Amino acid sequence: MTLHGLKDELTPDAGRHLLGVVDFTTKSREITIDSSCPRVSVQLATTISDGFSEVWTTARPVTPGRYGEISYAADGEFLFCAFHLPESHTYADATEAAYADALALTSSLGYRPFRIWHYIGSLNDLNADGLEVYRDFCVGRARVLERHGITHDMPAATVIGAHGGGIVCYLLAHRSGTQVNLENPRQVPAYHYPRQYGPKAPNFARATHLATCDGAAFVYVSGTAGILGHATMHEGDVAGQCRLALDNIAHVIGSGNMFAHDIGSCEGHALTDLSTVKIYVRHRADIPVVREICDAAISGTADVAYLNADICRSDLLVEVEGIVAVRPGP
Ligand SMILES: C=C(O[C@@H]1C=C(C(=O)O)C=C[C@H]1O)C(=O)O
Repeated sequence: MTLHGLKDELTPDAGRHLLGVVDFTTKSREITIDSSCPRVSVQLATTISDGFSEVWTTARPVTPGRYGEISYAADGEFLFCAFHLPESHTYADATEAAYADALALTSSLGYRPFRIWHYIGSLNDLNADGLEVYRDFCVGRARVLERHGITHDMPAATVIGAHGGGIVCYLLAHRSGTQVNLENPRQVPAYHYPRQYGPKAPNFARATHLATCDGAAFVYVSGTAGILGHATMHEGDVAGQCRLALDNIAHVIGSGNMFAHDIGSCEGHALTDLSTVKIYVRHRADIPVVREICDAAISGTADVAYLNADICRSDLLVEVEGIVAVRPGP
């Protein structure tokens, strides 16, 4: 995956094929699907020049398709799929239905999800029933997962506020890789969060390690914030939360955690190994301080994007996600 400046037409490098494109833009658009792959837009840029595209490519030819409201493309080993739910007074029912379709699509084609992103308008506002929109979304997600008997061992995920309404969700799935979902011993697994954070706990892992059939390996790190146990730390202190979020990631990808999860080589990684990073900052004015801390911790050659966005708890000021390319693929 790479981050590019926004362009109408994207041409993959020689020998590569587009699997999915996500534009971070100033306007939300419906998902399009042309002869190559789905193109998704997330309203999260403040100016056109802030915008960028997250581009997923593969070495194999890709076949695009539609399944109900879901757009997808697959290459026989990897699948990218996406859906958009329109702005609504409540989201639990629509989330449940769309997630059920996404799970039906992936399992009927023989793929297993390993990384999921959700961008949700008015994330911290109350819905028509007085429930926070994020918690409302979690209810819908939990219902469908419970029906499928999935109460833990979900892949890495991100839920972040979008500037426009509705929900945009996209995910990646694989067919024959070896997937290990990782927790962080310093944090309560999200699916065990107590009820004070909402009627249904969120369901995601802190990271997912994927070793692919062609010898590549990646760690996909979930959106990570300044949380220890289940509690938000450093309230009101964006620098403290940012340092803790980075520290949490360092623990998740470090050798101790790889060993604890019995990952083949037990090879550990450091923050400087992150090759692609998205950093979400609640208050635009805090971006410079967050940038200073992250620039000092992350490699200067990493692709890094800063986005001004709401985060799933109103006391969280910053969140960081990223990818470690342990062994980049062919
Ligand atoms: C920041 C946290 O959670 C956020 C919410 C997620 C979800 O609900 O899927 C996933 C990662 C983060 O974007 C956290 O609870 O640590």
